[in-house]
Amino acid sequence: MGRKFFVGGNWKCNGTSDEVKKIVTWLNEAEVPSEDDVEVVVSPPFVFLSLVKTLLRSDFAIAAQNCWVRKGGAFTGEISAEMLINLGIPWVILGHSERRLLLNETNEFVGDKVGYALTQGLKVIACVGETLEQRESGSTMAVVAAQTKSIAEHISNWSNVVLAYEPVWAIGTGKVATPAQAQEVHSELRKWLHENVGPEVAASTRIIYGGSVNGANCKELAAKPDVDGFLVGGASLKPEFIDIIKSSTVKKST
Ligand SMILES: O=C(CO)COP(=O)(O)O
Repeated sequence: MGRKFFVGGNWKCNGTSDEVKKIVTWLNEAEVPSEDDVEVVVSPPFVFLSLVKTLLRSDFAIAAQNCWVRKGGAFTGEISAEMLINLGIPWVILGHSERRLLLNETNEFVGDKVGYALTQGLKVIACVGETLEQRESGSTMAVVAAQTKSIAEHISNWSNVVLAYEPVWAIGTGKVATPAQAQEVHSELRKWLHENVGPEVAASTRIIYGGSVNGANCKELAAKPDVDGFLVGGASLKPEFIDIIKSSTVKKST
C-alpha cells in the first residue's frame, strides 16, 4: 500500500495577523502536486486558526499545535480537542519536543493526549525524537521506542496518525540529520511498529522527518524509502515551503 507523502508546516509561536495573511496568500497562489500525491497541513498558533481556515485553499488542511489531555472544563489557558473539532480543525500536533522539554510533558501525558484527541475525531501528528546527549550516549532507539510505545498504547486505529521523527539536536539549529541518519531511525521505527503493532500498520503509517528541513536539503531526504514526508518549522514560514511540498515528486520517480 502506498503511503501518501505528507508535508506539515509547524508555524510554532510566530506571526502577526498581517504576516499570517501574507503566508496564506503565497500558499494559495502556489502550484503544487495534486492532493492525490501529497497531503499538506499547516499549523498556525491557536489564535490564528479561524483566520487561516477562512482564507486557506481547500486542498490544504490545518492542524493545531497542541490540545488538552481530556474534555474541556476548568483548565485555564487550555484548548480542548472538542473545540478544535467544533472549529472544523482536523489535525493536531502532539508531543512536540518543545513541549516535552520546555513544558515537561512526559511520555505518559503525551500518550494520554494522543488517545483522547483520537477519540474526539482529531487526526494526530505525534512527535518523537532524541536529544544530542541521548544520541551521543547511543540511546536514540531506546528513547524513540519508549516515546512511540507510550503513544501506541493509546491508539486503536492508526489510519489517523502520522509519526514525526524530530531529533531535538536538529530542530531550529540548521543541523539537519543526514538522509542516512533519518532513514536509519525511520526504518527502525517501522520495524518497531511491525513487531509491536503489526505488519499492516508498519507498512501504511507515514513516518515523517523534522529538523532543519529546507528547500535545499528536502529532495535528498525525501528520496529515502522510509521518509514519508516532513514536519517543517522555520522554512514553513517562507516560500521555500513550496519547494519542500514539491519534493514529493521524488517519490514518484523512485
Ligand atoms: O520542530 C520542527 C517542526 O515541528 C522543526 O523545526 P525547524 O524546521 O525550524 O528545525
